[in-house]
Amino acid sequence: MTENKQVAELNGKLPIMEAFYTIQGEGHFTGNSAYFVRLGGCDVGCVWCDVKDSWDAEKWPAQSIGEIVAGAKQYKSKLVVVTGGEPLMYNLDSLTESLRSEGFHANIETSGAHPLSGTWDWLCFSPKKFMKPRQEFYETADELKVVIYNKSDFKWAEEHAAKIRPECLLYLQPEWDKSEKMLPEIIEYVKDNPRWKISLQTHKFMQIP
Ligand SMILES: C[S@@+](CC[C@H](N)C(=O)[O-])C[C@H]1O[C@@H](n2cnc3c(N)ncnc32)[C@H](O)[C@@H]1O
Ligand SMILES: Nc1nc2[nH]cc(C(=O)O)c2c(=O)[nH]1
Ligand code: SF4
Ligand SMILES: [Mg+2]
Repeated sequence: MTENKQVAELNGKLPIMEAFYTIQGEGHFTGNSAYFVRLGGCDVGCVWCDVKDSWDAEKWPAQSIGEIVAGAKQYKSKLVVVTGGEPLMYNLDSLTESLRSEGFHANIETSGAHPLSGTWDWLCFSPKKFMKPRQEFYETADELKVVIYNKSDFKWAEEHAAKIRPECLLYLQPEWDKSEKMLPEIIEYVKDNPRWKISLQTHKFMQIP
């Protein structure tokens, strides 16, 4: 079996859990309006995942690239964020080619556990303990965003930062349910280690998708 779920199997379509126009809540693009495309399917299995409903790809209807791009064209923002589930379970070459040819800026949120495909204007790499990330993400990531769930995650974050290309921005993001406990530690850590910045899930505070 190939590592990427073959697009042929889906007839060139991709399973779409949801697509919505909102404000990017996390990382470097925080505060920008963006159209989010959430692909169904993930086999990484993070215990604290905030979108477990996405994991089973079969639950979600398949859409053609044309339908996905038409969805994005309804809104004024030229920024599209592709997320999931784990979007790189699929080959995304055709999706980014179509989005970029229509003038969209294509950003992705990925765990890096599956092969890189697509041409991205911005790649957010959020590695997970639950499935080893692949080497190519250390060489291409624009931002490394490590979720902090407990104290041991700081050391783990540094292990990934040590391997990442020097231009990559470094973010620590509190796991939402552990935020009360971990945010004070993250604040002290960033004060001591100014290479890192804090990323909060600001959409959750704003109560928007
Ligand atoms: C739901 S994931 C989907 C994209 C991809 N599977 C990944 O993990 O990067 C989107 C972002 O949310 C983060 N995330 C997921 N659950 C979270 C939680 N409970 N608290 C904070 N961040 C979380 C992930 O680390 C990732 O950066
Ligand atoms: N507003 C908003 N910003 C986000 N940034 C990353 C998200 C994701 O689930 O990938 C996300 C999301 O679900 N909503
Ligand atoms: S890799 Fe992303 S979508 Fe998959 S379980 Fe982890 S946080 Fe959730
Ligand atoms: Mg989210």
